[in-house]
This record gives sequence, structure tokens and C-alpha cells, in this order.
Amino acid sequence: MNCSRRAMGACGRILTGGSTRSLPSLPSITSCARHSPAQKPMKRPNRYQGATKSPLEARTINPALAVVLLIGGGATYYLATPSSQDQVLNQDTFVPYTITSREAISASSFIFTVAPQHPNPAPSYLAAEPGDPAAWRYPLWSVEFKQPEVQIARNYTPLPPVEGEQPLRDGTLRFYVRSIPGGEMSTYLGRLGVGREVWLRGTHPGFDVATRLGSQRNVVFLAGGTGIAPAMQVAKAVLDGHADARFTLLWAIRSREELQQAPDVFGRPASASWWDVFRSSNPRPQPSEVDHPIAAASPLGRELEAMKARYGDRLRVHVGVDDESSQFRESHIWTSIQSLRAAPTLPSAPDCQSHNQKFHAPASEFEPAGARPCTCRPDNRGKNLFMVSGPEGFISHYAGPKVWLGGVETQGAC
Ligand SMILES: Cc1cc2nc3c(=O)[nH]c(=O)nc-3n(C[C@H](O)[C@H](O)[C@H](O)COP(=O)(O)OP(=O)(O)OC[C@H]3O[C@@H](n4cnc5c(N)ncnc54)[C@H](O)[C@@H]3O)c2cc1C
Repeated sequence: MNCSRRAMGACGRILTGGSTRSLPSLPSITSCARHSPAQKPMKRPNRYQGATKSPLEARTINPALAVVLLIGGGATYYLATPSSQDQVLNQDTFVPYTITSREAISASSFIFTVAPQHPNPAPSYLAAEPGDPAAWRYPLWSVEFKQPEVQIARNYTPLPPVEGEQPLRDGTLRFYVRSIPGGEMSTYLGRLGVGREVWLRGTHPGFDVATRLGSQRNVVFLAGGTGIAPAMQVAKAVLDGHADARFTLLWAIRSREELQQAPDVFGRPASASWWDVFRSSNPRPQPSEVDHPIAAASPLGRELEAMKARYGDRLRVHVGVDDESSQFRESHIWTSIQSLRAAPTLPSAPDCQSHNQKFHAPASEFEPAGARPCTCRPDNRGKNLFMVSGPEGFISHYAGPKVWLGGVETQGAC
């Protein structure tokens, strides 16, 4: 735990969904804060968090920037009653959707699809004009679901459309959710079957990946569990957007069934016993790169496989499994960062709110695209990114605890 935090650097900060950090050959870090002054009150849940400076930054070898997206715990928000006039997805009121499919991945996680009850030909998360191929407007975004019985809301991250499928103009969205024991919203969603009604509000743009990355092309993304949803969003946006972009996904999961079903049949590394861990002749299990095709792929595994088929070596996927004692450690993160062999970037402009670390630290995880314009030299715009996303405990492990910084609760800042 301490080791991980040291590895990440000296500072970090909480983002509602992610945190930012520096990578080795990627310079200093960028960070995001959880609450943006520009945001309306009551809208910011807090599962994904971002950290500003990080241990990685502290150890900066060559400046490069890293963004860490974090998924954190959820805050409770009292919800406004939806107006009858707001029938399509919007940022102010909750609108009804219907669950159209539900697929279990493990005993506690599942993917489900929702369709709006009032179709909207131009949802706010689509960039294309009607008639053009549809594309998502933001590299990273989420919507809120509400739990009507106890009046709370939580953010969830739509999964990118499956390979070969356009974002659907009928507004259909898919989500990967884990039911947390005792969790108000996630257990509520876990109980709902096909045909049940859910209520959504959004679109909520996330950390402005495009501006932060600028002319740089490398992202390392450490995702814990359902934190893979934002990772897949960012991977698709970055890899579709730039033919020379490279994305390394480090996916930390509790058990292999998130990636592969029937793992014992298909060659899962043997679980490490306590005895194994301490036997010098049996070194500690290590995270491994995912083979393609993925044997007995889970529904999520099939989606990763499709992305891998599309992007080839530009997308590398590594998995660390709790049950197999192959968690990601500092050395794995550094190896992934350094393997990108990104050219060092120059220091950012002192007043650049996108790339200077002092502004990055208190930045919000929820920020409108372009809200923080880059003022760096034209030939030095952007930072390679290291992003972290996952449950609060996961983020704390890698980015450090939540702290208050400049009146904003952040994570990864110290
Ligand atoms: C921008 C954003 C996007 C998100 N996208 C997704 C997504 O795509 N899929 C998804 O499943 N979640 C996502 N989340 C997290 C989600 O919003 C909720 O926080 C989560 O589902 C838990 O809510 P809850 O009401 O069930 O638990 P709560 O009642 O809020 O929490 C109950 C307890 O469980 C702990 N806890 C919360 N989450 C976890 C966890 N993952 N593991 C272990 N303990 C936990 C809390 O700290 C608390 O102690 C996202 C969060 C944000 C901010």
C-alpha cells in the first residue's frame, strides 16, 4: 500500500471519476478535482476521482503528464422532480428509460442496456449531425441514475458501442455495474430485470482528455473493476482519433470471471496459496498481458477482444487478478509507462490551466470540453496521460487519500 503510494508520486487529487498523474517518460501530472465551481450544485457524485500530482510525478524522470481517473465512492444527492416537459436526456431532470437487456458477468456484476421511453434523434452526447455517422461528443462522459425510493443518484459510464455498431440514435446505452454489498444504488440496479424502468440524467462530460492529451499520443490507464468502463471510453476516443496513438490498459479485477468464464478449464494461472507466496522457489504471481483471442471470454472480455482486433498493437491489455495474487504494483505501472517510449515533453506554460500542475491539481473530474484552454507554446501542447479509475479504495491505494485542497476535496494530491 505504501509502496504503491510512493510509486504514484507526491501528490494527487480527487476527481469525481478519475485522477491524473505523471508518467515516467511522460512528464508531470495533471490532476482533476471533484467539484467544479462552474457546476451546478447537487450534481456531482463522487465515484470516479482524479488525482493531481502523484508519486509518479514526484519521481518524474522525464516530464510527461499523466492523468489519473479514479472511481470513488458515491455521494448522496437529493433529486429534483423531473419536469413533464423534459422527456429526453438532459442535465437537469431525470427521464425514464426501460431496461431492454441484462447479462450477468459474475455473481455481483452485470451489463445492462437501457432505451429511452421518449426517443431523441439528437442526444446531447452525440457529436454528429443527423444523417451523419454518429459519434460520441466526449472522450469521457457519464450519466446519473436515480434511486427513486431513497432519493439518491449515482453516476455510471456508458460502455462504448460494440465493434461495428454506431452509437445508436435511438439513445440506447449500455452499462457495466457491480452491485456493492450495502450499496444503495448498485444493489437497486442489480435487482432490476428486463422491462423495468430506470431514470437517467445527463450528459455529464468527464475529465477533458482531448485537451489534456493535446498533441501527445500515449495513455496508460489503470482501471479497477468497473473502472474499465471509462477506460474503454477513453481508449476508443484516443485510438479512433489518432492513428499513431497508443493505449495501455491495466485492468485490476477481483476474480478472473470478469474477463473469462470457466477460467479453471481455460488455463487460469493457479491461485497462489499463502505457502506459495512465501516460497522463494515459487515467485509471486504477476499481472499478465491478455492473449487474443481470449479463451472463454466473458461479455466484457468479448468487448475487449473486439477492440483489440480493431486496434492491434496500439492497444495493450494487461490484467491483474486479486484472487490470483497478481495485483498491479509500482513496478508494473512504471514498466507500462516506460514501454511507451514517449518522447519527453517540455514544461508547460506557467499559466496553462490544462497542463500546468498547479492548475491541474484542483481541476474537476467533470469539466466541459475546452473549459481550460491550453496556453502552452504551439509546439508543446499536451501531455501523455496516466489515468486511474476505480472504486474509492482502489483509488486511495494507488493515489492516496482524499484531502481538501483550495476548498476542494481532492485525491492523489499528497
Ligand atoms: C463519473 C462516475 C462514473 C461511474 N461509473 C460507474 C460504472 O460505469 N459502473 C459502476 O458500477 N459504477 C460506476 N460509478 C460508481 C457509482 O456511481 C456508485 O458509486 C457505485 O455504484 C456504488 O454506489 P452505491 O449507491 O451502490 O454504494 P454507496 O451506498 O454509495 O456505498 C456503499 C459503500 O460501498 C463502498 N463502495 C462504493 N463503491 C464501491 C466499489 N466499487 N467497491 C467496493 N466498495 C464500494 C462505499 O465506499 C460505501 O462504503 C461511477 C461513479 C462516477 C463518479
